[in-house]
Amino acid sequence: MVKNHWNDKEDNLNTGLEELVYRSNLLGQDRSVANWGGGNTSVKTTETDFKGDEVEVLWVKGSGSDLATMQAENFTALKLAEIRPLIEKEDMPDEEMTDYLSHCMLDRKHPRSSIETLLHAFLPYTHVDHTHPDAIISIACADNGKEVAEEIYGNRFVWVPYIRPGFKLSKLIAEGVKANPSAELVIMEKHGLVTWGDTSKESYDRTVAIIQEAERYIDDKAKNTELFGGMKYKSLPEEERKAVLKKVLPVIRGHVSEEKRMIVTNDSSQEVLTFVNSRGAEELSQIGAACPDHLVHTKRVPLYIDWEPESKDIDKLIESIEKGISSFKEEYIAYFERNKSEDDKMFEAVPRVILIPGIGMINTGKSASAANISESLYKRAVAVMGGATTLGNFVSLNESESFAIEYWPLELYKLSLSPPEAEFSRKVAFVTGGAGGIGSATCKRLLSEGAHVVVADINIEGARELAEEINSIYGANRALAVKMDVTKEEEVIDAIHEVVLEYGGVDIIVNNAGLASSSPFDETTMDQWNLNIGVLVTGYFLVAREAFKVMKHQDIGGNMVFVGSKNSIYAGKNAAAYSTAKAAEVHLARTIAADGGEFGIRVNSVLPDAVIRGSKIWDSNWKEERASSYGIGSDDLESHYRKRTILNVNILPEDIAESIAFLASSKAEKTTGCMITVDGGVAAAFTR
Ligand SMILES: NC(=O)C1=CN([C@@H]2O[C@H](COP(=O)(O)OP(=O)(O)OC[C@H]3O[C@@H](n4cnc5c(N)ncnc54)[C@H](O)[C@@H]3O)[C@@H](O)[C@H]2O)C=CC1
Ligand SMILES: CC(=O)C(C)=O
Repeated sequence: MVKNHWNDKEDNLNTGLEELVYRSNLLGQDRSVANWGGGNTSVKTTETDFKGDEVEVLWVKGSGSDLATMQAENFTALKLAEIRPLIEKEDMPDEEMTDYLSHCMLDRKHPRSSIETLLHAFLPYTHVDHTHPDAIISIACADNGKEVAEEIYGNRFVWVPYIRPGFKLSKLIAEGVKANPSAELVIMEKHGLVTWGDTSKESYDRTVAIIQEAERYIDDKAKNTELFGGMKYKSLPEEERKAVLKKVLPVIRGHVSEEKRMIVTNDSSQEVLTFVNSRGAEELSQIGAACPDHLVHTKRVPLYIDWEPESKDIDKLIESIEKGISSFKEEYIAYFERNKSEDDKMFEAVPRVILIPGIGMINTGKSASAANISESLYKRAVAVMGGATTLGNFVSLNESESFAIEYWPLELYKLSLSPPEAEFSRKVAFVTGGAGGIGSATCKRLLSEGAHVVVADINIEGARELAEEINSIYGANRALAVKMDVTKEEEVIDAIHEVVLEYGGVDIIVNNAGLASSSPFDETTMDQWNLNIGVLVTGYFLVAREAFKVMKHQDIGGNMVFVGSKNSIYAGKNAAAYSTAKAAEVHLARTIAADGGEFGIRVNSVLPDAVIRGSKIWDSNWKEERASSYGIGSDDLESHYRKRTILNVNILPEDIAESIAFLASSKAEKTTGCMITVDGGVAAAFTR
């Protein structure tokens, strides 16, 4: 049941914009009230314009923001005196409307106002809320919705038939409300709710109370109905579900990434499982979107895979997924061709939502957060279908109504506000030793060009710290911390699986975890030898092998960069174990390059030298041992290394990260099996 979260302590909020922000955030924080990015709110106030005159304005949500998180700067103030006369018009095309509204702005620095601005402007109330509550949309999307609304609200509601948002809908709402003096709410068929109040609190209280009335009615009816026609399948136990996902997610990722790579996430919440396992899911899921605001993120229909989970037949599941994605593509292209206008450009013809009985829901998107939005919106659709089928039959926008929303220039404008895609957008980079000096610089470098990064390290605290820092800057789910000792086969297998479960697969491996030991050759112990070979050779082999398997299953190529060392080709004194391991490492990279070519997997190495700043290797005995082998003090090492380079420079972790980024990028797409030195120029270590 939706709760009223209004806190009376907030009553001392300034009236106007401040209380609008507070109310909007309260409405948005409950996703069963307001969809991600959907809904809009407003307040009418008096402000001073640039001439110093007092003018009546409408503060309304700016396009592209989300009620849950929006702040004052996400609202737009428009001069009402210039907008109100528009109601006399018969119609107003979208472009003319947005152009007109842009001239009514109190301040040109404000964002473009919501598509639904006129709905707020034409209603004669100080505070107006337009939301998409599950319970109300259940009524709005039931074939008997109007009768149900009459039973619940009597004469307190206005029912507006489905019409795409814009001038006409706003006018219809205003006229409907004017014609019914008892109206407290408007139900927009197949769309949402409009409520209002004289104060911000009154508007919020009404919105919540009206939703609760609908919820109580639906709950009462639900006592006598079997949700979604009852259960057909049982969910697989958690471990089995994960085992299936590990196998199928890379295949799905490959198939949905043929045009543009997708991040693939999965969800097995109880509400989703109840739906996918039901008798009704297959048919219901193909009826259409539960709200126009979902369409851009979920597409009109999901891909439903008919699979019998108890059979545990994964090969059959993979076959059905492959066939399913391929027919989804064909149908999507046909839908686009049937409905397109001259300037429309087709989006990726791949499902954003895939439903699998026993397993749950799989979502795709250009980023983990985009996939999460489609997940969050489809959960709303599940709730709406549950409510609508409890009341009657679920109905949705028809094909042309759906297309008109999906390819509506005003919806596309919202999408255009997202940052442009960069070199590593849509890609997942797995950086071993990610918590260390070179590793963390590499994570940050790849992130700066759009990658999702996995900070994989034996030092999980360090990895978590970095992942948290990244997510606080770039937004949730851009980084994942994974604990893994590269020398332990099971841990490597589990770490790669964890990445598959998080993002659907992997595109870039940076094999970088490391340590170094130094000792005269005849004093080199078995422990030292095994440690260097274990981490730098066996560890790199295991990570590369497990990633290679995933890359092969994805079948969209891949990229590996090994962090070698000057010692990979230069036989430094007192470093037999380390240098031998580093030499083996780069040769391993070349052998994988030879094997990977046919699958589009490129493998290259970067050979640094003396990266003292930021490196934990140089906090260890290695520093003293190296200094003593050169007969100098450890504080003199940085200048010693600088002077021995041809370019007279010190090497920083960021320098190595830059070369790694280059080799992993499309700029190096025709390079494999190669080594790049990043050592300031050391003649003895020239590659040849
Ligand atoms: N710093 C330097 O001067 C040079 C470094 N390199 C190579 O660069 C790589 C990174 O080194 P730095 O960033 O300087 O060192 P670092 O010590 O700062 O980072 C290495 C990271 O690897 C992790 N690690 C160690 N053993 C592991 C294991 N068994 N499993 C998983 N993670 C493990 C550590 O926890 C650490 O976070 C290493 O492979 C090193 O050999 C190569 C040439 C020069
Ligand atoms: C740690 C290392 O590889 C060197 C050469 O500095």
